[in-house]
Amino acid sequence: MTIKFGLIGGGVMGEALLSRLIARGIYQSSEVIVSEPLSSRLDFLKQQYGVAVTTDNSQVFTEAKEVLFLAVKPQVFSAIAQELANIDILNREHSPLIISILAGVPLSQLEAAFGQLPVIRAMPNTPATVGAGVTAICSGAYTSPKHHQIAQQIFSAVGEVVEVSEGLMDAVTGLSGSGPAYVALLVEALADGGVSAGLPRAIANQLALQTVLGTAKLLHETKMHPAELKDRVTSPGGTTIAGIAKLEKAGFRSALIEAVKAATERSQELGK
Ligand SMILES: NC(=O)C1=CN([C@@H]2O[C@H](COP(=O)(O)OP(=O)(O)OC[C@H]3O[C@@H](n4cnc5c(N)ncnc54)[C@H](OP(=O)(O)O)[C@@H]3O)[C@@H](O)[C@H]2O)C=CC1
Ligand SMILES: O=C(O)[C@@H]1CCC=N1
Repeated sequence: MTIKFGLIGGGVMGEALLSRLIARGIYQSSEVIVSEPLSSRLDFLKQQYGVAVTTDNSQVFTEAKEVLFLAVKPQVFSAIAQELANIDILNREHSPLIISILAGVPLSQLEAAFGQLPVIRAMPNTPATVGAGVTAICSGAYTSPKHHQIAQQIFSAVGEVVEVSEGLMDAVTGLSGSGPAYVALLVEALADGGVSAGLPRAIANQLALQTVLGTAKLLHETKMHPAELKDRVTSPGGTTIAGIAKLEKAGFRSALIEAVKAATERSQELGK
């Protein structure tokens, strides 16, 4: 069977994408090859998903006919680019679309590393693991509508897809790419607050998680503005306004704004 999809880096995000692409039948196991340095990880991916595995990134690049998907840390990108630099890309019968989810690494660096191959830069997030992710994509200079369609199909398998200009990709990284960690912190802190107020830990965890999940669902389904929902919960002289007053005093909004800005700046630094 022809290898259509090559994945370099089968870590958290690589596996999230891989698992959904196979489960949704977008690629058959026999059409996928994954490279990773750790043989124990390769054994796991092979056993779990039935894909071909290797420690050789060049093999993945050479064999992938449709997509070469990069899911390594940005810090190892230049080493990988050097490793793949000697492969003759222009005389290949099938040149793959390069899709990179590396934080910060710009299209210009990716295109320079891969000659004139088509490149799409993307920023998914970890809820992709359960099909509830959101991915922003932007296309490089050598892409066609067909490449665009392939990327849309891949990321639609793990959630929603938005298109942005490349200048906004670092901001996307600071918001939705990193955002699941902020929300996880929120859930944990809410539960801690419940425990502090006397709730048993298990009940506090359940209440905190379902409150965040339910609120997100309510906002999503009704398209209600968050400020309106806040107003609806906040009774005059009641409990919620007492809690909100404390959040405002502690700089809750400003802390989140600063978090997104700091993560955006870090993404910009990673691309330098
Ligand atoms: N985690 C997230 O929420 C998100 C991450 N991203 C981006 O996705 C990328 C991957 O992140 P994530 O999945 O979290 O990271 P992980 O560390 O979980 O995955 C990266 C994988 O690449 C492997 N690897 C390291 N060096 C090489 C190499 N030379 N050749 C092949 N594979 C290699 C690592 O192996 P080993 O562990 O043995 O070093 C690891 O399994 C990053 O660029 C990140 O910016 C994008 C959106 C969200
Ligand atoms: O923390 C990081 O650098 C990556 C990119 C977005 C989420 N995780």
